[in-house]
Order: sequence, then C-alpha cells, then structure tokens
Amino acid sequence: MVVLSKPNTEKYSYVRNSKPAPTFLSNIPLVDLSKPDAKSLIVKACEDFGFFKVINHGVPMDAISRLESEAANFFSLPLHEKHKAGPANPFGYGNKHIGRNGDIGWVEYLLLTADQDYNSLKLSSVSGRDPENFGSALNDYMTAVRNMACEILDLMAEGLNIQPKNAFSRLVMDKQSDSVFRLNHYPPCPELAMNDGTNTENKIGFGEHTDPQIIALLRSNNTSGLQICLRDGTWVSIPPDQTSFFVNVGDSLQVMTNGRFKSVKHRVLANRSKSRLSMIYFAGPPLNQKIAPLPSLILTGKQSLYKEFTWFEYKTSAYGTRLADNRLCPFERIAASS
Ligand SMILES: C=C1C[C@]23C[C@@]1(O)CC[C@H]2[C@@]12CC[C@H](O)[C@@](C)(C(=O)O1)[C@H]2[C@@H]3C(=O)O
Ligand SMILES: O=C(O)CCC(=O)C(=O)O
Ligand SMILES: [Fe+2]
Repeated sequence: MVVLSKPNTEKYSYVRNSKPAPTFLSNIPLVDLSKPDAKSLIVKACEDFGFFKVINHGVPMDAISRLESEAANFFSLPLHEKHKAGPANPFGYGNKHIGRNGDIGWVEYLLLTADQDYNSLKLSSVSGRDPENFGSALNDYMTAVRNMACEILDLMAEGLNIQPKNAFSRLVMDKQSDSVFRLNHYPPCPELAMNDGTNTENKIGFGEHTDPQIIALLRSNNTSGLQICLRDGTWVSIPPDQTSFFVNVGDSLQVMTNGRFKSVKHRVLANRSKSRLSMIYFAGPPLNQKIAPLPSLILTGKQSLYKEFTWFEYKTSAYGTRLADNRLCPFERIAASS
C-alpha cells in the first residue's frame, strides 16, 4: 500500500520591510485618563489613528500580574494538556489556526467569553495550577478592564457631544454584552534567529485585520511585535509598554460614528528571541443590538454610510471572512448618484 504523506497546509505569511529596521511610531497619541483633556485627545486620536495609548488607566497592577502569571503558566504546559481546553470553535485553546477560514499565525491563544462559568468549564480539565486561581484572576482583570472601557467610551461620547453620555458604554455594561477576551502567546521564532543584520523578512504572528467590536483594549508584556497601519498605508511598530494599555477603534464604532472614527488595521510580527504575551478585551454589544450611525453624527447634508444591522448579523457574516478582509463591505450603503 502506498501511503501518501499529508500535504503541508500550514503556510505562514511573511512581510518584507522596505527598511532593515522597523519604523517605531514615536508620536503615538497618549491619553492620561486622570487629566481633563482626555476626552478631546481621545476624539482626535480616534479620528487620526483609530488607536491610542492609555496611562493612569485604573487597572490594578496586581490584577495584571496575577493574570499574566496564570497565562504564562498555562502556555508553558505540554501541548496535549493545552489541547484539552480546545479546539477554539470559536472559544477555547487554539494553536496557529485563527478563525475557520485558513488564517495561520505564529501564535497560540485562549479565546474566552465574558461568561466566567463557560470559561471555567473549558479550563477545568487542564491539569496545571489551580483552575480556580486562573478563573479568579480572569474575573478580576476583566471587571477592571471593562470599567476602563466604559470610562473611555463615556469620554468619547462627551467629546463627540453625544446624548446620553452612556450611549456607547451601556452596550458594554449590558448583561447580554457579547464581549470577548483573548490571551495570545507568541513563542520566539527560531528561524528568524539566522539574522546577519541584513535579514529584513518578518514572520506573521497575527495577520493584519481590524477588530469587529466597539473598542479593544490591549495590554502586553515588554516584547515588541504590534504594528498599526497609518492612514497613508505605512506600517509602524508600536513600542511595547507593559504598564499601559493600547486602545483600538473597532468596526462597530466606525459604523456608529458614520466613519468619523476608523477602525485601525493592525497585525503582530513574530520575535526571534523573546516571547510575547498579550491580553485583549474586545468590548462588544449584545447580539440583538442594532448597529447604525448615531443620528447626531450624520452631518447635515451627509448620508448614512452604512445600512442598519444587528451585531448578530455582522458576526455571522464576519465569521465567514478571513482576517484581512474588509468585514464592513456588505453593510456599506452605495452612495446615491446626484
Ligand atoms: C479569521 C477570523 C478570526 C476572527 C473571526 C474571523 O473570521 C474574522 C475576525 C477575527 C477576529 C479578529 C479580532 C479578534 O481577535 C477576534 C476574536 C474577533 O472577534 O474577530 C477574531 C476572530 C477569532 O479569532 O475567532
Ligand atoms: O496579540 C496582540 O498583541 C494583538 C492581537 C490582535 O490584534 C487580536 O487578537 O485581535
Ligand atoms: Fe486585533
């Protein structure tokens, strides 16, 4: 009998830098949540970049360190243990495969819901440290980060003169809010170690995409890798800062602001010597929530750029797409010709 070997379907993507060294963005919009100018800086950053860095965020360092150490412990377990928390369909442990449509990255992850009971169940059969410690670290972290997300969304609404002030944050505070949480681990990538100083090839850790939700709040350890795409199409690296949070505008906020805020395209490149651990809270609305431009943000004489849809409709369509796809396309309104 002839045994044919399985075709290797794991095709990683690479990007080639135009310059040998990555361009680090030095002027990332910085928002100090304790300062009175926070709301205007947030609005400007969302208009110009769809991205900003937050300090004085109010998330206790202890909650961050506890979760980081639980996550590091989980990712250090043998592969067969981690797979007990999988497959990621969409929730659970995933390795290299992102989503269902063929995206591959140099990453392993735990995709979790805001429902702690479901998460506990997913993690319960994994032997390692006490799953209760993991559960309580997740709970404390998510509660603190959700509060920060709501504070930012209230400042955004104030900065945009939207009434009521909680127009955005109430979607995330809603008990039915479909928020998601993700722990990403990018191991060092040995093949990139053969670097004689002229190697400008980078392996993709997490391919380029925009986040679907309202906003995403990202915190990582001190390993670089995150890049954002500027409005002119240039990719720039974001210097890591383990004491701060980074905020991404998501597709839903782009729609609710009728395109005034743009969701930011971003990606993660693998690192040749250090592992990167990131934690991202994706603040989303309830499934039955209607998403449409807020009337006060449709400027006089302008049209709504999007058809109204529910978050469920968007998600159903999004889960059929690849990372790099424009997921808002099916919901764009064709401009009426004059
Ligand atoms: C390829 C995919 C993975 C993703 C679902 C999708 O079909 C398209 C959107 C992807 C994304 C990007 C941001 C978040 O990491 C994520 C959890 C999300 O809400 O949308 C992922 C999805 C995923 O990994 O399941
Ligand atoms: O891991 C990171 O730093 C970012 C990953 C990301 O963009 C995502 O999970 O949506
Ligand atoms: Fe993302």
